[in-house]
Amino acid sequence: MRTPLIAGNWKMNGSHALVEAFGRAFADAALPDSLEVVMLPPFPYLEAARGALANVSVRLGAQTLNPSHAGAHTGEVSGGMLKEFGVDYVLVGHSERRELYRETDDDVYDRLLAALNAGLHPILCVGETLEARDAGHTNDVVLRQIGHALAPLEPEQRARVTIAYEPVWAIGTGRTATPEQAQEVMAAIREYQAGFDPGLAQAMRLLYGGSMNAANAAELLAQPDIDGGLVGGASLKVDDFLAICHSAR
Ligand SMILES: O=C(CO)COP(=O)(O)O
Repeated sequence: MRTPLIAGNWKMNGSHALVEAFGRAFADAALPDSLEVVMLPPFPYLEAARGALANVSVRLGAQTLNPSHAGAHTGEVSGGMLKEFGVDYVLVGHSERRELYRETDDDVYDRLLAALNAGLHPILCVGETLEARDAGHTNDVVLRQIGHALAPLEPEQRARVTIAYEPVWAIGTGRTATPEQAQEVMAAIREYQAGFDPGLAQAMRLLYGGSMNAANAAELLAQPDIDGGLVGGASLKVDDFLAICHSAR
């Protein structure tokens, strides 16, 4: 069976105090072994997070990486640096990167490959805009994004990718996809994967993201094809994030 995964994407938020608060809370929380938890703070807090999480089974993630190995890329961070630091997971293709920083499907693929080559576990984010949903193009958009990123990969590489379905209209809006809406897209993603590799389709973890919170997590996570959550706003609140983690048992 697939191990549930709850990932907290802090985006450009947080502080040392918040890292410390999470460190204390996780130490007391007795998270079940059957659950994987990942914390993705901004780069400057990774060091503090590594210390605060040293004795708990929470893994570290980063929010982006540069596709190049090294070189003259002022302000950027490579996958190899993240790996050397002790990061396990990295987001690629988040809709905010696609929209605000103009990352195209090709850029997303380059980052995905760089993450895999560095030995990281990429979380590939996909999702449709409200316009696309209203026009009935949700699955087309999502499956195109996934196909563009995954089709060129070797099976062994594909097996290390987690997919996060994050409808753009649900991110930071308080408007969550209903469990049925999310499940419908997740099932389509798994079916699409099964067309390439049925075994991998069953093993691949699919996360939901978009206004997941302590109140709606259990119902979303109860859907058969939702294996976890990529949590934004609620991952900045210790009690809420822990409640979401406990919903994933
Ligand atoms: O973008 C998200 C996680 O990557 C979701 O953000 P919110 O949970 O704040 O809607």
